[in-house]
Amino acid sequence: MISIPQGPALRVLTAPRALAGSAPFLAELAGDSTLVWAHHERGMLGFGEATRALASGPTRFASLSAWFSELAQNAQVTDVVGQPGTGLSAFASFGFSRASSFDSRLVVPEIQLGRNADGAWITWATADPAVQLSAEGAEARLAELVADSVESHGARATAVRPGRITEEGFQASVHAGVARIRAGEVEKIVLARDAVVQLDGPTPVADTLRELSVRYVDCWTYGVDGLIGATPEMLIQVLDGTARARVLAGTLDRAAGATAGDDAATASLVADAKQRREHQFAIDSFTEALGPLVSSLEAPNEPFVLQLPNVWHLASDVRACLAPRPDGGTPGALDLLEIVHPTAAVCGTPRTRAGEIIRELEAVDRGAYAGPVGWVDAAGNGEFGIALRGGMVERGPDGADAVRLWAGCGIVADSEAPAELAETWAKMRPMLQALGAP
Ligand SMILES: C=C(O[C@H]1C=CC=C(C(=O)O)[C@@H]1O)C(=O)O
Repeated sequence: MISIPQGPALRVLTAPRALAGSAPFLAELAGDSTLVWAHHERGMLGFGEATRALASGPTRFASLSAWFSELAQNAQVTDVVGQPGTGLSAFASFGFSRASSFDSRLVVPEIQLGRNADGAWITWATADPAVQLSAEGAEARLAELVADSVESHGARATAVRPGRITEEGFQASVHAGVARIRAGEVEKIVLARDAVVQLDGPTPVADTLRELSVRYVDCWTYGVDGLIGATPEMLIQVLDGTARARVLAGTLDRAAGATAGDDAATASLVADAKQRREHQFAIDSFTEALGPLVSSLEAPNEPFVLQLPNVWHLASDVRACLAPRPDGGTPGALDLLEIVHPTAAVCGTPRTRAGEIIRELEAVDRGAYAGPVGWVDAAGNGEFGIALRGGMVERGPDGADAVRLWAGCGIVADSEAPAELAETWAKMRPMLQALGAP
């Protein structure tokens, strides 16, 4: 299913922009509905909305990709910066499952601020034929949108409630998953659960994202229509024909490792055969999916340990040169999403059967959790993280929001339910802390 807006073609202007002193990138964030993608003081912020499209079901990737191509073909673009992310670009979030009722989406903001190693820019996109596009006009429009935005502060978390999958339900599904693995149906399966943080007011979206970006500097901070978080896992980044990914699987809670000391704990993670198996499944699923589309692919033989404030992960950075297609172009980020998603870091091995078992055992719609989240431009560049370590804002009728958090774990034949449950709490910790949960 797809919902496509009709209307005049977009006009788009991108102009260079002076960096505002040494202020952090997310200091420019304003309002609860801001669109965000940020990593190491670089990324994109979106304000207002020029257009969007929604899609769900098995064709969600293809439908939104076709919509964006048509939008780009009809758009009149003046781009004097010419970098990945400039000109026409959109923020995006996709449902994890083809069976999800979540509306996958591409959102083109009216104003976008971008920053990379070479500088900063502002992009203005509009369907209003009366608007005169200029760099000064873009700054003025940004100031209006910021002035009109509502930014919530100070709501307190009053409780953490069980989600649709309780702790007991999760442990039961881990037992069932292990039994299915031992029976030979699958080799690995990723099972997840949710928990709900109740707030006493509107979610302080911007404050939460700022805090995540300060504490979790090595993660990609994201925000798209109430889906907020900071993910350590890069599903696929496409910049000028080169694809990169940070594949994660294998986790140790830093709180649990505290007694052993950091060096001993990380050495035990690297040496742990169960964790290494979980990691290898994730690497294999990624490289096998991407293999037919690349001319070269580099994946390290040994993972490194990614140290986050809450957990250590086994991590591997993979890099590939995309092979030219018959038309001479290389596949763009949106084309690749459907091929690489879902990896064995969030689904399992083999993928199709693992997906079926997840649907059966979890029996709850994951929505956008573990789906791709990020941005894409009209040249096919884009960055998509996996929507992990985050939550979805649920508006309360009385103005008191709830934020539904999700976390999951890779299950293999020797997984144990209590340890996996503890791991889900460790993975929810960044959001629990950022929301001030008890
Ligand atoms: C599924 C999640 O994490 C994945 C990414 C890194 C490590 C994982 C693990 O060790 O189980 C998971 O595969 C999650 O955070 O909800």
